Amino acid sequence: MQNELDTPAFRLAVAQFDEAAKRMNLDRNLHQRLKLPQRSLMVSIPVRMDDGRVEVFTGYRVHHDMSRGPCKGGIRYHLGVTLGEVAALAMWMTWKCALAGLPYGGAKGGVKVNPKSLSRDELQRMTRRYTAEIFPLIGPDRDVPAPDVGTDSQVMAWIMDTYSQQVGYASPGVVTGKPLSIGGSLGREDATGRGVVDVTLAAMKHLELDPSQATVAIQGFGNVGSHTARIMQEAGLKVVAVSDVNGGLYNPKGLDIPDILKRYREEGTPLGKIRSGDWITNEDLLQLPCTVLVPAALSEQITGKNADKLRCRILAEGANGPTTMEADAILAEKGIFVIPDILANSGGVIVSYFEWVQDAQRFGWKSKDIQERLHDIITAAFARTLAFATEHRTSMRMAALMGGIEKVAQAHLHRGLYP
Ligand SMILES: NC(=O)C1=CN([C@@H]2O[C@H](COP(=O)(O)OP(=O)(O)OC[C@H]3O[C@@H](n4cnc5c(N)ncnc54)[C@H](OP(=O)(O)O)[C@@H]3O)[C@@H](O)[C@H]2O)C=CC1
Ligand SMILES: O=C(O)CCC(=O)C(=O)O
Repeated sequence: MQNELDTPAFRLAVAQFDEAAKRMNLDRNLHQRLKLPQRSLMVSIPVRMDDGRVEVFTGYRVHHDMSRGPCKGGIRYHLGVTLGEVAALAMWMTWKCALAGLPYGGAKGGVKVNPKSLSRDELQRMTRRYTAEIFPLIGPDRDVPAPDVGTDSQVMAWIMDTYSQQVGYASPGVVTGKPLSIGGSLGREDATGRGVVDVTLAAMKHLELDPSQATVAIQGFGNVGSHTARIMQEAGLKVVAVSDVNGGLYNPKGLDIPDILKRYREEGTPLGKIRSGDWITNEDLLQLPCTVLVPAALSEQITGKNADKLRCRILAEGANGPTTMEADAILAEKGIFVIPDILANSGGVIVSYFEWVQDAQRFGWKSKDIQERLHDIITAAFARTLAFATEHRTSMRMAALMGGIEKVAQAHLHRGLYP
């Protein structure tokens, strides 16, 4: 399995883990165990296409560790999906859930496909077959998927329906990020973006920066990027740049986010045709002068090659794994305050947890309660991480990783698994 795992994302996740394990003197056997997934499933997904052909896609579901509870983590539909990438994302989920104090282990899944190249019917057939193939791994008490890159609430609804057909009753708790009509939660759709804004404001308070004077550049305008942009603007920050895979819009005076969202999302106008700013590349976007930079797309965007060119004060990682370790060292020298992914983007899984609890209770919570509880959990995790980083003179990334790993180590210890 190790050869198949050997990808840039997995190497990054393991390098971060190794560094944290060394600093905390983690038990050697536990270190060896947590370097690899607990279990990985690779599946073939034959799909009847609209033109009658059968195409076979490859999918994965990986459980990294379930010592603290059922596994939790999104499903990604993207052409770049590999076993190694999914395993890295699953490992990050373990630390993320533990850092936030959620009773979950880490998982992730994915299918190597460009979902935009499929019709809606093909996407549904592929999702149902993928669900049938990973059926032995998932379940409300076993492993609970959620949306990630290229998937959304509709995909979660098809997964819930396919799983429910198999077990013979409606099982809303098998996935989160579902539509409200089948047990979804208020506030899950924009939870990751809301969490990014909550921790950014906490960081600005710590750094004594005034939000009303702050500018924000955001790479990626999907679920995480678009909601982050909207909520940043609602919080009084000026969003100067947003982008999708093709490039971005930049206006130093500030973009009109509600108008861009309306035209991009509702009317389907490409970002490049919305003339409210200059057209820039994604690489240019990362290098803009701004108070807050939010990578909210894919991993390894900030590397040893471009880290020196960043001109932000705060890097709030909406994406998973956007920064390499080489880049981390450069950012530290430049004095850029990094809010690491497993903390900055944990709002999504925190509200997924609320959804799962509501499904179990068969009782829906109010939007206000969800936002307040999210705020309380994520800002408390931020405060703990900052206090640890300050006391132990580590980076915020190492402090967050060590905070998560310590809780996982405790669970293994108490269950009698290690040392
Ligand atoms: N959804 C969630 O709740 C959570 C997501 N995350 C992480 O946040 C990140 C984004 O996820 P999410 O918003 O859900 O995904 P989406 O699929 O909704 O959006 C992804 C966005 O990134 C853009 N993009 C894709 N490739 C590139 C590229 N090479 N350069 C720049 N932009 C690119 C896409 O553009 P286009 O549409 O044009 O392809 C799109 O705007 C991922 O790293 C994910 O793991 C983390 C926590 C929770
Ligand atoms: O909401 C969830 O369960 C997981 C979201 C996710 O995939 C992530 O945080 O990376």
